Amino acid sequence: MAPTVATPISESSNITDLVVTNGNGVKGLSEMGLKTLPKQYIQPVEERITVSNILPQESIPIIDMSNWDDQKVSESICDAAEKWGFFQIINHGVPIEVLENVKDATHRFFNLPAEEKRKFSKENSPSNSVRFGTSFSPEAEKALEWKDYLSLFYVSEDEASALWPSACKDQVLEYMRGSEPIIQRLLEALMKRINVKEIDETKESLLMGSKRINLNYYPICPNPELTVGVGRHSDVSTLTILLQDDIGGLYVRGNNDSWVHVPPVSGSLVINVGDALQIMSNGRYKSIEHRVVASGSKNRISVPIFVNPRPYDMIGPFSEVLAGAEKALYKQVLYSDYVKHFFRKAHDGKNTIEFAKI
Ligand SMILES: COc1cc(/C=C/C(=O)SCCNC(=O)CCNC(=O)[C@H](O)C(C)(C)COP(=O)(O)OP(=O)(O)OC[C@H]2O[C@@H](n3cnc4c(N)ncnc43)[C@H](O)[C@@H]2OP(=O)(O)O)ccc1O
Ligand SMILES: O=C(O)CCC(=O)C(=O)O
Ligand SMILES: [Fe+2]
Repeated sequence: MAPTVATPISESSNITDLVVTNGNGVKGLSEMGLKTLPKQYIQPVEERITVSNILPQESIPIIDMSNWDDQKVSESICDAAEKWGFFQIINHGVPIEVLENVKDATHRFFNLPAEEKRKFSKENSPSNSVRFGTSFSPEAEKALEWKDYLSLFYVSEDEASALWPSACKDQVLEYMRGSEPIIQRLLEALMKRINVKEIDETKESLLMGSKRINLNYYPICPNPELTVGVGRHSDVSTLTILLQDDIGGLYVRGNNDSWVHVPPVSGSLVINVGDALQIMSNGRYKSIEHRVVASGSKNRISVPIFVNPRPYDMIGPFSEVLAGAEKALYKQVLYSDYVKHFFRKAHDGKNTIEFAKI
């Protein structure tokens, strides 16, 4: 069996085997007390964030959802989705306790011994719906990312209860249930603006037919300035509901080559438009590039719920959006082909959506 505790690290050690293959993750590496970043994690200079390209005076909108019936709330949501593709919501109705429980459960899962987590690696997992991994697409990446994850594809409560890790499944399921009304409301508001008056069965499948939840763990990094937690990407979802802890480090693309920090706001959820919604709205709503920096002093976690079409859905611009003279910017693509295209390569920002462009 592969080693689960400290193996001396030297230039000649096979870090990829230790981290990726043996399931120690980057957390295992971090806990060995490295003084310098292994070369496999050194990102090209252009992929690192520096103070000079951060816009400290800018921020994404924070929307108070307590008066949901107020038309102004829907308008703010649609405006933010058009302009920023990113916003935070407060007073959204998911109890704080549910959010705290899922954060605790995330720490509990990542604090398991490597041999327990390894049971959920791509090679060992009892199901394709449960996967413990590290970085993004280690086989395709020139430089690895400083992040471990547990990815859970939601099929049914029964399957989740049977197959998801017991360290976190109850809390994750509760969080998914609690966020359901928000997802429904956000999508209803967004659809109205683009002339989709009713979310019927077909639209429901296209907009929210499947869900994936990731638990992300970004351990303390010896040289955070040389690497990334997550590289530049847009999500391939319809919408993403992201819970972050109080550490910070998520940045959203501003104008040109600038980046805007998404500060942790207690009790809030970060919402972002994904590529699938950009395609269905024919570019009206924007999936915006974002990235996460590594931290030199704190372990960070985040928990995104990716709300998606079903894998076998064909996605393209909705007929309601094209009802006028508007020209389609995207073709019809099989959603699972789109997702496979995303996972097949390293993160490369907004280039993924070229796959669906006419
Ligand atoms: C990990 O770091 C990330 C992740 C993200 C994610 C952002 C999102 O928006 S996730 C939402 C994705 N949508 C869905 O999952 C719903 C639809 N699902 C599907 O279409 C399919 O289940 C599938 C994901 C395409 C998998 O289909 P399947 O037929 O089972 O194909 P495979 O051969 O198993 O996988 C293809 C290819 O993708 C890799 N992969 C699959 N699942 C994951 C996963 N959860 N995490 C990472 N990679 C995954 C798999 O390894 C295959 O690659 P190979 O090289 O092995 O061929 C955002 C940012 C991040 O940093
Ligand atoms: O950790 C974060 O704040 C964002 C993570 C992210 O962008 C993702 O998992 O898609
Ligand atoms: Fe993301």
